Amino acid sequence: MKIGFIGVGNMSSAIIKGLLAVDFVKPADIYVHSGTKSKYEAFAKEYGLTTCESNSEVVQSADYVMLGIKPYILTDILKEIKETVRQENVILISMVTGISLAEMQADLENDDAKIVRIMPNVNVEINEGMTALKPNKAVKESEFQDTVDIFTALGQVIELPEKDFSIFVALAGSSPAFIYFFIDSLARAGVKYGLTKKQADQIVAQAVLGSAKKVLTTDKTPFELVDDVCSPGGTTIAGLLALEEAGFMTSVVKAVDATVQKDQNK
Ligand SMILES: NC(=O)C1=CN([C@@H]2O[C@H](COP(=O)(O)OP(=O)(O)OC[C@H]3O[C@@H](n4cnc5c(N)ncnc54)[C@H](O)[C@@H]3O)[C@@H](O)[C@H]2O)C=CC1
Ligand SMILES: O=C(O)[C@@H]1CCC=N1
Repeated sequence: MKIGFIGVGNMSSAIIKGLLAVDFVKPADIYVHSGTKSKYEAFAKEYGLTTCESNSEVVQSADYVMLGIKPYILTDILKEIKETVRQENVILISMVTGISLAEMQADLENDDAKIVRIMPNVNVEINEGMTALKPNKAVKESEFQDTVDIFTALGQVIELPEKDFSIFVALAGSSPAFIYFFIDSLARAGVKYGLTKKQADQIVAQAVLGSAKKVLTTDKTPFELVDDVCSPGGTTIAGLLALEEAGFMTSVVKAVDATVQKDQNK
């Protein structure tokens, strides 16, 4: 399988590193073109990837082409590659937030163009990603299965209708930043009480990792797990009530509302 990337920024490079870590594809079978020649050439050289002189050359070279570019530039790029897309049996995989399959087909002026809309997150880099996928009607079952296989190699996958992509962005695409921010905040409190930041980061990250694993492996709900940690009259309930007094749950839901709104107003 030959996999192309148009745009090699944070997200595409995370996908590439994750794929290479599990030998999903040979480095030379990854074709890249991006905005800044010096940057993508250096990245390609470091990992042994094949560089292309243009976005259209990526479409000519690869079977599956990921669109790893910012939403504001997507229309221009689809117009740039639309003739090549017509000529090649290529499957476009768009990770661009807020842009529907129908909008992409319209930009390509081609309802037969094969497109899978996805929403990954940065943890694909360590093969612990969470990716939503939705193919358009032109994508064959085997082609969609190949796309699912790519992202299964990078973590967990879920097929979702497009109407659910905005909430998925908040819960999985953007949420690593919220979770890193939570880890940083908790660790900073550790520094306040005399730990080094390095010690505190490691302690908190392990506590988050263990808690996440627990949620994934138990039949209990997260709320029941909260109760299990709160000893009557103990430390945890004191901290938990202070967290809620400061509006913890409301803050989290407000972050999700703002993310969904931004995704829908792109
Ligand atoms: N960063 C993340 O955690 C996630 C990002 N996404 C989506 O992935 C897309 C890419 O995001 P990032 O990688 O974070 O952005 P980024 O800014 O790191 O990367 C964008 C890339 O596009 C390239 N580019 C600009 N003009 C180009 C052109 N004319 N032709 C080819 N390439 C061009 C840039 O050189 C850059 O490498 C966005 O649509 C974003 O919404 C989705 C899920 C998670
Ligand atoms: O911030 C963004 O727009 C992208 C989408 C999900 C994560 N990063």
